[in-house]
Amino acid sequence: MKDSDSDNPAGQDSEREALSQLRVKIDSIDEQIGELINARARCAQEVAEIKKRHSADGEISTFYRPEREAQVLRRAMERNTGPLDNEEFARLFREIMSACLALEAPVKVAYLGPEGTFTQQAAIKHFGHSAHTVSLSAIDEVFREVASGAAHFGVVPVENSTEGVVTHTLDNFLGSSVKICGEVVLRIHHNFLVSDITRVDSISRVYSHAQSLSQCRKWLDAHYPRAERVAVSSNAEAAKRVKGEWNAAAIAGKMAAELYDLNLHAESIEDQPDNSTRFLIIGADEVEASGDDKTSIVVSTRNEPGALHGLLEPFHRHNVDLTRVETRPSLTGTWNYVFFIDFSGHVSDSTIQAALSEVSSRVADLKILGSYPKGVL
Ligand SMILES: O=C(O)C(=O)C[C@]1(C(=O)O)C=C[C@@H](O)C=C1
Repeated sequence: MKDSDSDNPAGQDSEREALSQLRVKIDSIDEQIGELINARARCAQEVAEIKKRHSADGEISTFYRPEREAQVLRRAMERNTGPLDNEEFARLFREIMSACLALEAPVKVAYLGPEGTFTQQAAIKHFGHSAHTVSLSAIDEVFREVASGAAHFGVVPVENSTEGVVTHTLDNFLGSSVKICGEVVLRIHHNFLVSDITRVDSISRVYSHAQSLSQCRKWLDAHYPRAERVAVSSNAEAAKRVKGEWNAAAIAGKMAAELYDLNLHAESIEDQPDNSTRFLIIGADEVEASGDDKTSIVVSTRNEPGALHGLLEPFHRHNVDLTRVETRPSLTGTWNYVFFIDFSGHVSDSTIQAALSEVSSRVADLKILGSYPKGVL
């Protein structure tokens, strides 16, 4: 108890009274929120009944509707008047929708594991905690699991703001029929994790994924210049190794710290404060327009002068906003290239259709990887 409180028992009583009145108010609001959440869940159940009547096969795509979810989240943010910030506010709706979808049909989401990685964090950010997430050990496996129908959706990293593109993910699209049905961007915060037995003044080894070690290079140079930096297969694997080693630390995210019961010795130690990673959600079906969408295509050009210009020119003329162009070697022949192109708009838009039909007449091959809502959260 603070001195000022013991000096002023009357003030203390009135504060206690104010506190208990506020708690009565919170209880009553909680009761209303609870009733409303369940009323919402009952609506979702009715939606599911209608969907079941109109779909012969009961495919997950009839239940999970990325375009509708994006609209609900965007509307929540537009409506928000604070004091909660937009992202926090939308996150609560994300979880409510996740629970409603689980009532309709449970979704199985495969992600590049192991458990505790940023990719799992991205999967949960996108689908909410009610989705059933399954960890797989390679990007190829995530693609295969989705293509075979063993998982409804997959989550794979595609680019990092400091390290660039994840080429393995792009290459997998060349030989696969899966569609992109969403994107999620995650701010990547690295933390310096130690175990209960770590002697922090004697740390001689720091484990992490090679990318994370390089993203925290300056911090390590300043704080642990002599510690050996050991690259391992994932940040979660790094966290796992620290358990039981008194002279080692790991660089990883908070999920890994929780999973392996490690302590956050230093938080957000990344050199670039706006370090973020973009992940793609892959699935079997196309997604309807949400009103603010992106499309990804992959194109192979004929090996002739001006091919790239010819490919990009129709986008420019139709005023289509290109958000990314990535070149990768084609898997079919030496010195042949394919271009991964992202742009704003949905394949159902007439301008996009006009631009794409011109592009396809100028290239050797064009494959639409998917149109999907721009990341909301
Ligand atoms: O609107 C729908 O189609 C629903 O199924 C409802 C709902 C929701 O809870 O709002 C649930 C799951 C879908 O992914 C989208 C939205």
